[in-house]
Amino acid sequence: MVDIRWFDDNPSLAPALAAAVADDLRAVLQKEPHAALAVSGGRSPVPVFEALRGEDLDWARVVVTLVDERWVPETDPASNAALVKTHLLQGRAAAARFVPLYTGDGSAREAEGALAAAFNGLPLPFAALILGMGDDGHTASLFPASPNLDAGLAPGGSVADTPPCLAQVGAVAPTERMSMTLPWILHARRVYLQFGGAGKADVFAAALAGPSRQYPVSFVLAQTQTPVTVFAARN
Ligand SMILES: O=C(O)[C@H](O)[C@@H](O)[C@H](O)[C@H](O)COP(=O)(O)O
Repeated sequence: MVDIRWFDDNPSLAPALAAAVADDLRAVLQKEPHAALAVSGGRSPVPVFEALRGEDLDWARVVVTLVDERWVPETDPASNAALVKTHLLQGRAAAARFVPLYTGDGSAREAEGALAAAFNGLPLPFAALILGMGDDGHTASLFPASPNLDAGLAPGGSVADTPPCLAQVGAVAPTERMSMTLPWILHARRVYLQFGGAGKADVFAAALAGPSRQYPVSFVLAQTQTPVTVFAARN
């Protein structure tokens, strides 16, 4: 069941999404020693990160990681790790532990094993996981054009028999990507999908119609294992 919350624009959406994620983190921290948060890159999350970092919670007990990464070092402007460190891990949130996806290995594929070990050390399931959506219906780095999209979608896979992250090569220029796989994206107490603009609203409507490799995000929307809340901005 997908819960959809509409907003006029991203600036009005961001504080509401940040508050919801903060509540999820607090709820886990009331019962567990640590809580894990996984976030996406791109432009949309920036105001959410800037609202979330000001939330009053025990950030020292929070572990933050990425849903996907461009295979570049943090010095590269395309780096999602740099985006998170710049806009989220500041102020109160600077106390959180960050687990990057980029390992410095020559290729994302070489790093899959190391990331499997890193993810198995996270306080799972994720308290919250934030996804974005591209104009082509991709989410994380699960692109319609990904040569190994099927492996990323792991049909019938569970976290027990699916790597947490798989390299997505040749999916989108210019860089190789590393992406969480669908079973691990769903290994969360709640998944949030954030997008904005009329064009993406049409893509979202098409993806909501049912699971299709044409719109990888549709597999998140179609499943019934994990609650999904959509934060959508009309403009
Ligand atoms: O690394 C990335 O780029 C993201 O993880 C990607 O999946 C993003 O969420 C969408 O492309 C939407 O990006 P925008 O928010 O910039 O539209």
